[in-house]
Amino acid sequence: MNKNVETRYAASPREVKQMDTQELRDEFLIEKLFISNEVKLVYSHYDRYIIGGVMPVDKTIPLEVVDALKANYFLERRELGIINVGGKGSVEVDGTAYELNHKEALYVGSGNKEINFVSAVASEPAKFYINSTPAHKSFPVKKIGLDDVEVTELGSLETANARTIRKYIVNSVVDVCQLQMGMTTLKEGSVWNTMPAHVHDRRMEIYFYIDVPQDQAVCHFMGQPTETRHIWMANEQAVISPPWSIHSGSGTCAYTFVWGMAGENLDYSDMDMCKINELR
Ligand SMILES: O=C[C@H](O)[C@@H](O)CC(=O)C(=O)O
Ligand SMILES: [Zn+2]
Repeated sequence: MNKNVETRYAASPREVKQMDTQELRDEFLIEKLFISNEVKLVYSHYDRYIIGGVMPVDKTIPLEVVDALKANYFLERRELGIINVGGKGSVEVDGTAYELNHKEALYVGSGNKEINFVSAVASEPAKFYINSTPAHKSFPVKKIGLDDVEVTELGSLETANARTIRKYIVNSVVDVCQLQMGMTTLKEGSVWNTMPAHVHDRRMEIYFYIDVPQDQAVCHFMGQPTETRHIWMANEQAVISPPWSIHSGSGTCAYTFVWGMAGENLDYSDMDMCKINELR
């Protein structure tokens, strides 16, 4: 057994309907991703998605293969997306270093053997949020800075859902097999993300909430559109969204979150929208 590796199985709508607060949290919430000088990984059986955190403080931290993969190295059959949500750091991919500032991203295609993470300054460590999915083909490594992302504005202040979507790892920005990642930032005064809500039964999704002040929280909504549940979340916590589930949230103030998804197709806008007045 590897240290700091958790498995989460895939639950069906029928099971989830019966869950109480703690069961929902155990099944879907990822409470802690960043441990000093360690790698933390959660292996989800939804689309075999891996969610992780790497926080190097005063040493270089490698991404080593884990038993769950039965592979010779982590990216033998996988691709990887990295977004730095902490201080300045760099990721070394088979000897080439890529500097990642706060909110910069790196895509690493399959076939790359040695991945190392390092922080620039120990007092302000980098926090590398990572997502990884099975890959059938190797695509080049690419850094995605704030100037490279695709930006979309959604919502309005009147409906408290004005937000900026930044698409980092989508196939119009970088060649990928199935991984998509981006970041959504709520405007001051807006609190609702992904409202109107949607599902995409073809793809699962992970939300990772950041920039949530310590005394505030985000109430994340999940479940089938007519059978919703909620999970209260704090800063730097992630939540797994089954393919059949809505994934939406309302905060007690503005916040940011990283979204990541995988499964069928690479069409970001392929969503089945839910009517707000039909949610239950
Ligand atoms: O399938 C796409 C994802 O759920 C998110 O990109 C949606 C989102 O960030 C938002 O509407 O606020
Ligand atoms: Zn979605």
